[in-house]
Amino acid sequence: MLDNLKKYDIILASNSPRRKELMSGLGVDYVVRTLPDVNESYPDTLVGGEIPEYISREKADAYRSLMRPRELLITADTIVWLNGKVLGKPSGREEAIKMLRALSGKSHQVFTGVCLTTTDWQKSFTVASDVQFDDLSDEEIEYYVDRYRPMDKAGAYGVQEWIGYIGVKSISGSFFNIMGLPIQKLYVELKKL
Ligand SMILES: Cc1cn([C@H]2C[C@H](O)[C@@H](COP(=O)(O)OP(=O)(O)OP(=O)(O)O)O2)c(=O)[nH]c1=O
Repeated sequence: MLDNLKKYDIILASNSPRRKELMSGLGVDYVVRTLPDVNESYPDTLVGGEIPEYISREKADAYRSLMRPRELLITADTIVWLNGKVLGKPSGREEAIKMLRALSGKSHQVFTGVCLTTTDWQKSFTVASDVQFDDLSDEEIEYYVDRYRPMDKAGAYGVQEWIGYIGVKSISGSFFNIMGLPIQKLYVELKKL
């Protein structure tokens, strides 16, 4: 599959273990490179899915000077969007607890922006998933935060972890998008190249 990609050396520039896992499941040859530090700020005119799409392009631009001809770069960014506000990665235990209390009993959206870059062109897209959380008790929230330390995850949760098992009532859209990479949409976009 995806024989059209043989003309490219595919690079996933990401420090996220979930993105590596999902990319590996696609069955194409690729290498992982460390992403240089990226300033993840964005213009305050952006909303929802525009935000991670913008940041995915910023991540690509941070890596671009290292690129060679033939290389196809993949970068991505995930945010949780609750009541018109971004929940990024929590700064510590207290913020993680606060975020999960805010998500408890409500539905929110997860947006992942993906950017495909070569030395000649750049293309980006966003995928949205809706997630409905059941009511979470303080005991459940603290158990999860202390045991799983979700400080590396947008919105302070991993849908693929215990909190997703016990707390997520329903999802509309791609599960893998919530985990950090909309792999089905990425496959469709790669097929077009
Ligand atoms: C909402 C949610 C997020 N996440 C993860 C996916 C992303 O790795 C992380 C959001 O942070 P990002 O800034 O999107 O990515 P990152 O810093 O982990 O990796 P990169 O080097 O590519 O910039 O949250 C889950 O694993 N499960 C979930 O349910």
